[in-house]
Amino acid sequence: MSWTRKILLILGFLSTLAVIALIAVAVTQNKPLPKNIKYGIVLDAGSSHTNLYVYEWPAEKENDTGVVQQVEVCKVEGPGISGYSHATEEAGPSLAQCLRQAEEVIPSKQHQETPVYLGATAGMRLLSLENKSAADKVLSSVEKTLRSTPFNFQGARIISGQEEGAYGWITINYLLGNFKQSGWSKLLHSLRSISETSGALDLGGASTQITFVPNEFSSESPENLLYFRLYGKDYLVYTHSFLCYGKDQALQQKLARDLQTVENSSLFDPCFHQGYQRTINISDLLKNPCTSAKEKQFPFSQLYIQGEGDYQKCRRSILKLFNKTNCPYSSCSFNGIYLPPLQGDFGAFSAFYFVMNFLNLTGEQSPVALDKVASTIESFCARPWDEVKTAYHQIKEKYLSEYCFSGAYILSLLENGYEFTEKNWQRIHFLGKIGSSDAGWTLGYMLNLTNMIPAEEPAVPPLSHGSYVGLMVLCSLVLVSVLLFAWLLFHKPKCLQKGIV
Ligand SMILES: Nc1ncnc2c1ncn2[C@@H]1O[C@H](COP(=O)(O)OP(=O)(O)O)[C@@H](O)[C@H]1O
Ligand SMILES: [Ca+2]
Repeated sequence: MSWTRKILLILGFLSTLAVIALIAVAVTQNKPLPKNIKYGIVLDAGSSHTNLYVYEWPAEKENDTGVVQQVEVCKVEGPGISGYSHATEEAGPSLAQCLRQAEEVIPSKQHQETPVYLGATAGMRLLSLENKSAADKVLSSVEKTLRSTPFNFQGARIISGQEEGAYGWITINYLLGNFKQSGWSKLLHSLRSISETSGALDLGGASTQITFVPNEFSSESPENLLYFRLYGKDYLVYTHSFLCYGKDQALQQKLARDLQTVENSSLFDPCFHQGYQRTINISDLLKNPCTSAKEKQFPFSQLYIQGEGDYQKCRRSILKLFNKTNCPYSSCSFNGIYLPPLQGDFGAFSAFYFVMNFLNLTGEQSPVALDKVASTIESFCARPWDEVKTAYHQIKEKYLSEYCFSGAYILSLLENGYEFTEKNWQRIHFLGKIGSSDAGWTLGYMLNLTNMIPAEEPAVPPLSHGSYVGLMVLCSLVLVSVLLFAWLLFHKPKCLQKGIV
């Protein structure tokens, strides 16, 4: 065998070896690693009830946007924690069952490192105004229970209305992917100059929040403005939380107002269906801070409510809850609260969604026009209670009896309170979930407390690890082939020359 032939063979052998080695490296390097999942728990202690949420995310990607998702929700039995003001020590134990459920969802070896947060909203804000010591005892009770779990207790507190608004806004924009785009979608978005966020509308039982990025920045009312820097971008956000304007407290306010006008203990209420009756305790109605300013002395202790099912009259009576007479700013919503001009799309969740979803008005296929929405609620209110109860026997009577009021209240709040019009009504999207996660403040709260939304865009290498290794292999293959080809071309080994000639 000639020397050149030998060298050629050795070279061929070495190149094959190199290619095999490169492929082996590429394969082993890209073998999916066992997934390292992290968990977090947030309890949303609302005025009507408490929900426990379990979130999960891949440990190595925790600073990327959109990777955290809800894996479990558990509805705590019984009332919200503010409902335990007369049995404060029972507030904590009421959460036990949902906490056990979380222990089953999260692998036990990760219990210790899983943070658990509890945030209480407007029900507890009201209780703390009414009876501070009872509110403190309720919080101590829930803290005691949460500390006794295997999880990493991170605090139980009443969050402010501002925080509630801000975290709801962060949640929906995080889930909608509005904070950061990567790769092609980033390029596409920058070309079309879309870097908009969506506003957030949250309706609870005791408070309601409106949060959005206004078009023009004004410093008229600094307490309504928040500044965020997220993933390398600045956001100036307007937010306001109206205490006592959640749908349950709004109804209490309306009833307390109507009570002032009755001559005897009967009240005809246009916001309930015809044939519906309810008896309420006057002292209960007037004891909370949302109604306590009203006259308290009545010659009767109970109020007998009878439904009339008259939508137009109901709207007129709700309208009185919004005081539009004085505005110390360039523009207001109601009760002299600053509201900049509405801007962009809005995601409306919590009770906005529950009520509109019941009435089939979320417009999932195509947005429903405002006049159609109003006429649907009007005809629903006009249905007699007997008929409604039979048609929806599976729905809790408490919810069912109030969908007429709630529908009318939602339209009043949006149309009269915030001044949405026929035109920008179409920009309101009623959302229950985004992907697998519920729209609400809890996810934003956890993202913030675990520092999972960095102020600056994380410095990421332009190529993923897989693409990098793949590219290296490809380049090496090309290089080896070019070298081999060049060597063959210039040295023309005899064995080949023979074949050619
Ligand atoms: N399926 C449903 N249908 C109608 N209303 C609902 C439904 N589920 C929850 N709600 C209402 O949504 C509201 C949730 O408010 P919540 O979060 O408890 O209070 P807040 O946020 O004011 O502290 C309550 O008024 C509750 O009655
Ligand atoms: Ca809520």
